[in-house]
Amino acid sequence: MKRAREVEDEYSLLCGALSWCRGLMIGRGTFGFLYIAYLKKPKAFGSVMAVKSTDPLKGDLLMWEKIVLDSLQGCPHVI
Ligand SMILES: Nc1ncnc2c1ncn2[C@@H]1O[C@H](COP(=O)(O)OP(=O)(O)OP(=O)(O)O)[C@@H](O)[C@H]1O
Repeated sequence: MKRAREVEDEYSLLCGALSWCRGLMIGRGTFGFLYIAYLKKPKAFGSVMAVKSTDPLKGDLLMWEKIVLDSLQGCPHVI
């Protein structure tokens, strides 16, 4: 049996400066699905992260969540 990181596609942004492989789904919320992901570039950060994806037709919901979370940045009651 293949491990999750061997079967997933590679994604990249910023002309390849940032790239990662998406692994198994680890959660589901109102705005999308959470996947474990393995950072390939840059190497400076930790290599495991969580990536949230959504249906392209519902992308505005994910953008809205980002706007709300950005506005809460620095709030002592949010971790
Ligand atoms: N950084 C993370 N690491 C590991 N698991 C995560 C991470 N972020 C989210 N999850 C998992 O994915 C689930 C969905 O996360 P998400 O942030 O989309 O929704 P939520 O805030 O839990 O719920 P809702 O958006 O419906 O209020 C979480 O309940 C959790 O189990």
